[in-house]
Amino acid sequence: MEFNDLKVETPVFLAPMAGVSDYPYRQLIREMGVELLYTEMVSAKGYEYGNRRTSELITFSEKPQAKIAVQIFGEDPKFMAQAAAGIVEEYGADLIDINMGCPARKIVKNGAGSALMKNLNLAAEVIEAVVDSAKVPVTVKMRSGWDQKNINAVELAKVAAEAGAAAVAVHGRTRNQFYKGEADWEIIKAVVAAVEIPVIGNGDIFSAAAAKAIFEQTKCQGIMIGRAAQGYPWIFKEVIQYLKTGKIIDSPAAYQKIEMAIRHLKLAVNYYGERHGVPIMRKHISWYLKGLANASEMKNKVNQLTKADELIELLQKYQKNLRN
Ligand SMILES: Cc1cc2nc3c(=O)[nH]c(=O)nc-3n(C[C@H](O)[C@H](O)[C@H](O)COP(=O)(O)O)c2cc1C
Repeated sequence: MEFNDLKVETPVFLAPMAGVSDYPYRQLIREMGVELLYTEMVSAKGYEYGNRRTSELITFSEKPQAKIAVQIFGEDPKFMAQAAAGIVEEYGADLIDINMGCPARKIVKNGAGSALMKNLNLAAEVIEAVVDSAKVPVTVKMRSGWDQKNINAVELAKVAAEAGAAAVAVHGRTRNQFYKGEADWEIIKAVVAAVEIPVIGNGDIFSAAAAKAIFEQTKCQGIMIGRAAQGYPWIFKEVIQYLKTGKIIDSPAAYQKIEMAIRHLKLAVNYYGERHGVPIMRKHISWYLKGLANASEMKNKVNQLTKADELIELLQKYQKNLRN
């Protein structure tokens, strides 16, 4: 798949997920063969005002093995353009993605995220301004529309293409659906048919078979996977292998999931320090434990610990019992 002159061989990408797709996690995902990783969303204003948290979100060193798309959100074309240029220059982002899909109230009340789907004139201004300033390909990530009465991903995708976007990603749910119901892949198909630029299909890809199905059903050029990768980085290896060879590879054993959880924990503590890293890791560890023996008992124990060493010891003990 091509984003202007940026070529990516395997068009299977990590979706941006606030609070999830941070630097430690992206390192694990990259090892699964993913060539393009999206950061979680970063506030354009936060970047401009030098917010420390913002730089924590953007930092990466996955290159040169992987390409990094930094996703920015905001509604002010000037701030968005400045942030895009600054992030490319300061961090070397390979691609800038504009968030036009976030449903959260605190984002849409300011006119950012999926609220931009209700204001295509402003959306066009934002995209043009970012394309003009970024010096790298710019993509736009959107939902199917604001609500069931206003399904306009096709219109926004046309606006994006006209404004110079290199590709669009479409999550087949409306803003009002949040994450409820099923993703509508037909809207992705309609966008593919309507624009010349590549389209990344997204929503409910939970298996290798689903990955193949969304390519076939929509004719999209790339896909983006989010929730299926929570506590399960292997989804990418499974999907990529299946698309390339038609073979289903073995799923990881329970002890391998715990091994991954421990590695992830160490990376997070190394990056954030123990005080921040341990709370951040609680949700990840509970995802790794999903479906394993005594998972709820383990989750309770994990949530009570604050020291990385104690957590590692708990996980190692649990892992040993799994093997017996
Ligand atoms: C915890 C969480 C955080 C998310 N954060 C973002 C975000 O920062 N930016 C964005 O564009 N989408 C965000 N999304 C949406 C995902 O990128 C994706 O579009 C959605 O989850 C559907 O894909 P999936 O079914 O593969 O999870 C988030 C989703 C989840 C579950």
